[in-house]
Amino acid sequence: MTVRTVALVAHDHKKPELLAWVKQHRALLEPFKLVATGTTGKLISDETGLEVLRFKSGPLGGDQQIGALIAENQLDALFFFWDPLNPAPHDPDVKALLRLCSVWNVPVACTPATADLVVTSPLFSDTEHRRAMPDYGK
Ligand SMILES: O=C(CO)COP(=O)(O)O
Repeated sequence: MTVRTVALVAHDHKKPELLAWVKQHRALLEPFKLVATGTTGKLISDETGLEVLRFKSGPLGGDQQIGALIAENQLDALFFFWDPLNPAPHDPDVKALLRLCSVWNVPVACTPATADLVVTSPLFSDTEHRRAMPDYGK
């Protein structure tokens, strides 16, 4: 069986929302390899016991590390609860990560409401779904 990878990221004011969301949908997330930016990943693994591969903290390059996974076609979905009310010093990295999701047709959910829809979709556990990659003629 193909192990599929899901990334979890939240800005500081959104971390409680993401943690609550992960707890609510734990059973649906458990079959996946979970990756996260540093502080988000530590919070989730500490609070849920889920195994989470942690990259650097977002402002130190973690968003870009997740972007690199996307560019290598190794990410199947991104749950990124970014903060619309507080500026982030690494806003260019945030935009770059969201941009790569569009470039590579990676499902990305930025709010709990959208995340609910994505994680409960039959397509979420369909291993063929992500095969529909854009063809950029490479
Ligand atoms: O800043 C982030 C995403 O842009 C998240 O980083 P942390 O998980 O390290 O807080």
